[in-house]
Amino acid sequence: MRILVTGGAGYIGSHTCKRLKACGHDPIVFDNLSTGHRSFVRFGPLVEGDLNDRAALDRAFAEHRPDAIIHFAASAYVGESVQDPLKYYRNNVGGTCNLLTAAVAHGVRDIIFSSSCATYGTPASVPIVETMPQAPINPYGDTKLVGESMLRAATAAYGMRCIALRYFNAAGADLDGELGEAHDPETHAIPLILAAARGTIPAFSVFGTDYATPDGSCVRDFLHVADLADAHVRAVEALQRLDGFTAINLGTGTGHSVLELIATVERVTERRVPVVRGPRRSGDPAALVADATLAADLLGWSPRHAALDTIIRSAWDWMHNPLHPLGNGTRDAG
Ligand SMILES: NC(=O)c1ccc[n+]([C@@H]2O[C@H](COP(=O)([O-])OP(=O)(O)OC[C@H]3O[C@@H](n4cnc5c(N)ncnc54)[C@H](O)[C@@H]3O)[C@@H](O)[C@H]2O)c1
Ligand SMILES: O=c1ccn([C@@H]2O[C@H](COP(=O)(O)OP(=O)(O)O[C@H]3O[C@H](CO)[C@H](O)[C@H](O)[C@H]3O)[C@@H](O)[C@H]2O)c(=O)[nH]1
Repeated sequence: MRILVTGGAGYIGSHTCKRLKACGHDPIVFDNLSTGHRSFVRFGPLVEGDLNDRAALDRAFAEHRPDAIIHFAASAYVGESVQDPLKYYRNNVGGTCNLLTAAVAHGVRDIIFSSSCATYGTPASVPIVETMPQAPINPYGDTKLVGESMLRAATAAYGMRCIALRYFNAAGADLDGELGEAHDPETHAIPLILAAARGTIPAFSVFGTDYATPDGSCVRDFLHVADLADAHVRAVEALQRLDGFTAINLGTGTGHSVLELIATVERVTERRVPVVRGPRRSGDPAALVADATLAADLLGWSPRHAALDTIIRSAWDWMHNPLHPLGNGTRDAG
């Protein structure tokens, strides 16, 4: 299949393009390079364009005639979404609406959507199953929930087929060392803990140690990005047999606390992580852990690289990889 991958120059999108190509599909990346990297687009052409530019979308559809869409492109920082919510509604809600309008106009009806566990807000219990209430507690999560609503309505009205994949926390890097996470500024926990271990930032701040969790820090479900990529290929293939709108969690089913991440980084890297215990970050739920039974049932998917050590080791290796687009100029104190 020819697949239009919006946000394919980004972290999860680029790993998915690699997997698509390996499985015999042809990814076409549509990306404005706002947080993505040209050097991550290696598995098919790059169409440089913005989701909010309808003419650019029309040209991409007309030229490349995709059979399906995988829609990653979005602004994706919880903290920033609290500071600048309208950026998030404009890019994530406006962008998705524009993309769907173009897809309908060009007769493309199959779409995989990057949703998030952030749509659940503060769940009543974990692990979270897909039927539990969605009540986001930050604007980012709300934009993903609105995206799901739009897709649910569009599947009903225009005969589209959609799978919304609600990922928990993407982490780690390509196990062949070709790709990885490269955000500037970086806000995600694992790369920041590794940067502190390496000495490129003075210390890692733990956002809150007074949560109602076993050690007081937040608990998250960290999923290797290669497993996420594999799930996307399975999902786009599954659209051939799944009509309408389906939402599926992607996680390992195991939670790890922020303090546990720090301890694992210290063990894997054999370095000390300077830590500052700080206040809570606005918009953070205490614990998010997936029940991923539906992904196994509908996609035949289960994570293959779920061990936290594997995830952290791959992220650490990537941080030292010459292909890292932001790697030059970072100081290794060790
Ligand atoms: N990283 C995670 O843990 C996580 C978890 C759940 C969901 N998600 C979702 O997965 C998707 C990918 O996340 P990521 O971590 O790879 O982020 P990323 O920032 O690395 O990738 C996003 C890509 O989209 C592009 N983009 C953004 N706005 C665009 C626009 N208007 N037009 C064209 N391109 C645009 C960026 O340049 C970038 O290449 C996002 O939708 C995010 O919300 C991520
Ligand atoms: O410097 C930091 C950074 C993070 N954290 C903590 O580490 C945990 C993980 O934070 P991340 O920023 O790495 O990721 P989030 O849990 O905020 O992930 C959220 O944002 C992601 C997109 O960036 C996904 O959408 C995901 O589903 C959604 O839960 C949180 O408890 C956070 O408070 C710290 O303690 N210090």
